[in-house]
Amino acid sequence: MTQAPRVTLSGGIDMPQLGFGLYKVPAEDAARLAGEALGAGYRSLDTAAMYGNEAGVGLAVAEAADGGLPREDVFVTTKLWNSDQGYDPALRAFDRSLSALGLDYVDLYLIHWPCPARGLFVETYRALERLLEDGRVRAIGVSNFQPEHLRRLAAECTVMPAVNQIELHPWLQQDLLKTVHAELGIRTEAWSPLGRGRILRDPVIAEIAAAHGVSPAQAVVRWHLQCGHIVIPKASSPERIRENADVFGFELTADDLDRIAGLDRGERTGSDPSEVN
Ligand SMILES: NC(=O)C1=CN([C@@H]2O[C@H](COP(=O)(O)OP(=O)(O)OC[C@H]3O[C@@H](n4cnc5c(N)ncnc54)[C@H](OP(=O)(O)O)[C@@H]3O)[C@@H](O)[C@H]2O)C=CC1
Ligand SMILES: O=C(O)C(=O)[C@@H](O)[C@H](O)C(=O)CO
Repeated sequence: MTQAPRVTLSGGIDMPQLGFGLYKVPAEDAARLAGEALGAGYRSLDTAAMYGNEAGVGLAVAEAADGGLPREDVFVTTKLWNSDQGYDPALRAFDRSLSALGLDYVDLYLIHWPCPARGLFVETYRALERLLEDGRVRAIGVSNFQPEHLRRLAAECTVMPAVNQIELHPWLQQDLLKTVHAELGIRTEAWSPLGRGRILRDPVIAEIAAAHGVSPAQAVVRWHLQCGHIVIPKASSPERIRENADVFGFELTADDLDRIAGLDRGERTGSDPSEVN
């Protein structure tokens, strides 16, 4: 594939705009599929302590390094799980993730969910600031944070999150959050960018894809890129992994973008952040 464009995060770190997501990739398959993704040209891998597959991701990075792809050319994201919130628990959780990954540093470390009922996300975020200061992570950010959570970090912390990773796809376009991100200098990263596969059956997406001679998944990944989102589709076969990254030979028209804008119906395919604690 043509290498994905890179976006510059608020701290000055570059991140590939397209990455490979590993939610629900079994631990025993993670090294192989992450390795397929790197072989197909992806340069960003998205895992989490909760996915139970950090070790496989780290192995793929190490094997790629042995094969000539330097560690510093691969962008690794992992996430702190909800039960590890709090300042000291967060530092310990990071040590465990780093050790599972077998890496010296992580490129991007995220708080997985705000868990407002726990009341710990601000102090947890301060632990991430400490990791950044200590050079153990290159960038820090959050996931599933709502405007009120982001505004608390803006008021009470020193470093703004570089990204907020949120559910985002044509059926859930998140205009309000994207406006708040733009105001606060936070990059929008789309999780479940294919709506867990469901969007691919939308007739408007199918029509747009057919008009460009591409698959529905390719049309949706392309839509994310043209909207400026960081996008991390997951797939379980080498063919789909390659297909989802083969999105640089066509461009959606202004009319395509208008039609996809009309698909927003506020529909989640994953959990609602206000209900996760
Ligand atoms: N921060 C957070 O809270 C969350 C983060 N994430 C991150 O976002 C990533 C992506 O989201 P995810 O929920 O996995 O869902 P996606 O929206 O990426 O969709 C994945 C689904 O689409 C299918 N699919 C992928 N490519 C194709 C294709 N070309 N043609 C047909 N079907 C296809 C996959 O099938 P198959 O696997 O069978 O190939 C799978 O069922 C996660 O893996 C994770 O890294 C996800 C959820 C929450
Ligand atoms: O994949 C993740 O990172 C998640 O946290 C989720 O998948 C989450 O548990 C969910 O949305 C389940 O529907």
